[in-house]
Parts: sequence; structure tokens; C-alpha cells
Amino acid sequence: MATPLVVSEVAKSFTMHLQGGIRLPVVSGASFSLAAGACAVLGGPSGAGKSSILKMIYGSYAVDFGQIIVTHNDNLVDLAAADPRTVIAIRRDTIGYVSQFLRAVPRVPARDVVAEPLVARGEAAATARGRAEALLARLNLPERLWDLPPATFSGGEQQRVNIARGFITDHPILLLDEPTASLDKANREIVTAMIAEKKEAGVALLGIFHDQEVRDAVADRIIDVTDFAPDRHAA
Ligand SMILES: Nc1ncnc2c1ncn2[C@@H]1O[C@H](COP(=O)(O)OP(=O)(O)OP(=O)(O)O)[C@@H](O)[C@H]1O
Repeated sequence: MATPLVVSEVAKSFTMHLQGGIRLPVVSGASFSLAAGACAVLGGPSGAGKSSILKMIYGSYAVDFGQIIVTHNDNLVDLAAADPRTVIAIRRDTIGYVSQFLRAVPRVPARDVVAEPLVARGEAAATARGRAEALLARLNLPERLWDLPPATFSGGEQQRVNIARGFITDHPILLLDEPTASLDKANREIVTAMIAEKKEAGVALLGIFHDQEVRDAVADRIIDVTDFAPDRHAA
């Protein structure tokens, strides 16, 4: 089986246009790969570049240098050089993502927010809604909220909608940016179990978890992002 994702010599800096074009190097020489059926965790202090790495892998941030090779529909694709259409196809079929905060679409009920990635992959709307309801119930989101848009939900409720949306598909790669940050202990344990099930199903996971208990429960490997600090290479 092909390695689902290989990150090779990736570098990224931000240009601060409002501050006279100052360049802020964030990571350099980032290299690692993800294995199917395992969860790798990005470690390192605040500001080390963990979220930036996840966002590059999801195609949200441009990559300055290096390659991100994804096995996408049996082909190897360099996401770092992919056109927007390819990035959209990779997100539909190959890479799922649970962001730190839900980007709520106005007027779309929670149930449909969760079902949408399955519908985008061609699943019948009724089947997708049924799967969405099962996930929302498992994550203890009260049924009275399912028909409401999540914009007014609490932080933890929004995060559970976000988790359900990220976990509903069978994407071979799943990125998790602090999915349990706003959750209570009972729901953190449910998400930990859901991550274990993804591993069983052969999914390659890459996550950021500040909660030590969750990290210890899910991590097969820690990738220390301080190894990719730009000044380390300049020295
Ligand atoms: N869009 C952006 N524009 C400018 N600078 C950014 C941007 N995104 C991130 N940065 C900077 O890049 C550095 C790394 O940020 P990043 O969010 O990747 O770190 P992190 O390790 O995930 O931190 P935390 O654990 O606090 O979430 C920080 O100095 C941050 O200010």
C-alpha cells in the first residue's frame, strides 16, 4: 500500500505587507510521512508552526518550498504545486480536516452542515442525513439543535458539529486541529474512541492536541515541530 502522505523539505514564511513587507520564517526543512492506520501528533510550543503545517497540508496556506505528496485516487499528487481544482478534489475524496473552529454557513441546519461532505461525494441526501444524525447523537448534541444553524451554538456544541462533519466521510487522511479543545471530559472520551476507530479503518491521522490525556491516548508518534525551526537551519 502506498504511503498516504509524504511531506518533504517544506518551508514556509509569511510576508507582513502592512509591516513594510517583513518576512517571518515559520518552518523550514519539514519532512515526515504519515502511515495508514496510525495517528501522528504535531508537538512543540505555541507558535512553533503546528497549525501552519496542517494548513499547508490541507492546501489553505501556500508552500514556499518542498513537496507534499498525497496518494489521491491511486495517483501521487504534489499538493504544494496543485492547482485549486485539484486541491478541491483532494479535499472531497482524500483529505478530511477538523478545524479548531467551525465556519458556520448562515441558515444551514447543523444536520446538513454535517451531511454535506457525504452529499458532495455523491451520497443520497437521506442516507447522508441519517449518518449525520447518528454522529450528532453519539457526540451528545441535543436533538432539538439538529434543525438549527450552528452560528448561535456554544463553543463546545459548534466543535461537536465540526467533528461530526470531519468524521462522516471515509477519507484516507484526516487532519485534526485541536478537535477536543472546547469539549468536556465525556465528549473528549467519545472523540478519542472515534479516532481509535479511524485508525482501525486504516486512516492516516495527523493532529494537534494540547490536552495531554487525549494526546497520550491517540498518539502513535510525536513529530517535534521545533526540528523544523528556520533558525536551526540558518545556524
Ligand atoms: N496567516 C498568518 N499570517 C502571518 N503570520 C502567521 C499566520 N499564521 C501563522 N502565523 C505565524 O506563524 C507562526 C506559527 O503559527 P502557528 O499557528 O502555525 O503555530 P502553532 O504551533 O500552531 O501555535 P499554537 O500552539 O499557539 O496554536 C506564529 O508566529 C504566527 O504568528
